[in-house]
Amino acid sequence: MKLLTGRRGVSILYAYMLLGLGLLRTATPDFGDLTSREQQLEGTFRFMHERLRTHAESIAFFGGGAREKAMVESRFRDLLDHSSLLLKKKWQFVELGHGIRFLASVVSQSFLAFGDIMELNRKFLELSGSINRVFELEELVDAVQSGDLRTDKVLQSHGNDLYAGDVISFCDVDIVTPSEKLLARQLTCDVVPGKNLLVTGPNGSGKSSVFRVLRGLWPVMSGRLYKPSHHLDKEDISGCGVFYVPQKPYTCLGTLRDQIIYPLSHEEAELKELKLYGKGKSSADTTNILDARLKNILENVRLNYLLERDESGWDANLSWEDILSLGEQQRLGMARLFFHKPKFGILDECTNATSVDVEEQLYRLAKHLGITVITSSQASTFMQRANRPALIPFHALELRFVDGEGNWELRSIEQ
Ligand SMILES: Nc1ncnc2c1ncn2[C@@H]1O[C@H](COP(=O)(O)OP(=O)(O)OP(=O)(O)O)[C@@H](O)[C@H]1O
Repeated sequence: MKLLTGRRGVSILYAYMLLGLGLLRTATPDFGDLTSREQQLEGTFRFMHERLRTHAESIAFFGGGAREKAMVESRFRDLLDHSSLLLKKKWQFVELGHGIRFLASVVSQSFLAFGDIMELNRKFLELSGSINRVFELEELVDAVQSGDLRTDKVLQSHGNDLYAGDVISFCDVDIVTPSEKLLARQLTCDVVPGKNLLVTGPNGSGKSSVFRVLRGLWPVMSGRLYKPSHHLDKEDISGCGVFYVPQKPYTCLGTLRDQIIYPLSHEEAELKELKLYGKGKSSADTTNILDARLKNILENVRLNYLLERDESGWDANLSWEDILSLGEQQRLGMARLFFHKPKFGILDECTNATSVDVEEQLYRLAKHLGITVITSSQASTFMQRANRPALIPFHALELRFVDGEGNWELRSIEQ
């Protein structure tokens, strides 16, 4: 107790005990004395009766019956009075004890109930926290559905014509990170079909961030952004508007075929191929049509040896992420781009692990397929040392993020 509460705590405890004892002593009648007195009175009363019986004849002789009766009755009254007093005191004390026990049980029940209330309050607060999160989510979903979010407002306010157009156009768009760091101030830049754009700048300057805004992952904080629809329309045979090949290669779980047709399923890819190239052919040939085209793409990205490496061929279901080198995964990423044949391909440093000759071939192929590319790269015409000069001739424009502090430069690349 001393360790826990210090000297003061122990003193208070002793004082409390002494006070309690004092109170108990004051409130409790001296039952010992009272009982002893009762026994004494009983004894006297019994003694008088015995004496009367012993000396009955003598008393009769004296005619002292009335006197003896008065004396006995007096002793009896003393005994009766004392017994009633004792009974009364005992009764009062029992009542008091009962009352104290009742009070103690009420107090202990109250404390238990108070503990329950505190526990319930804690649970209620936790629940209200979760409810708040659900409420926020609901509000956000409502806002997205009603088009109140800023990004959607920007995109929708310009109507479908511009949204589904053949151009990517940034008009005074601020590129801002979620932590509100301004990476590019009032970015203005148009990408038209056939004119590839090279996005350059030091690490962390905002190259990938432009693509995040373009893809709608980050909101358009100010200005206007026009872009073709990026949706992979399973019914639309012309392919999607914008297709992204990210910096980190992504291999999905599934067969070799699934890697190239991702994010379409096998059935969706077959349907698309049938609509595009299978005129007049029966649906039984669709797998062959699809596989023939995929084989052609695989040859173009110089990965056809993967088909022969495993006896299951297109259906080989391996852990692609582990068995393919970084360069091979990047080429597979490009194969995916060629399969979907979008109007615009966003290439976020996705060929930097391939050899220069393969990289050149990939860009030639993109040009041949009519895919306009926006490339993020360390290569720069602004810098004297360009570590990927082979990329530069494939681009018509260069957008350079100078410092990641909002400054940018745009210039055309002299061929
Ligand atoms: N989700 C995020 N929240 C806050 N800041 C972010 C987020 N994602 C990126 N950033 C910051 O935004 C800045 C630009 O990042 P970005 O990925 O666009 O760089 P980058 O130019 O593509 O770089 P690199 O050449 O290394 O790929 C960096 O400082 C980065 O730390």
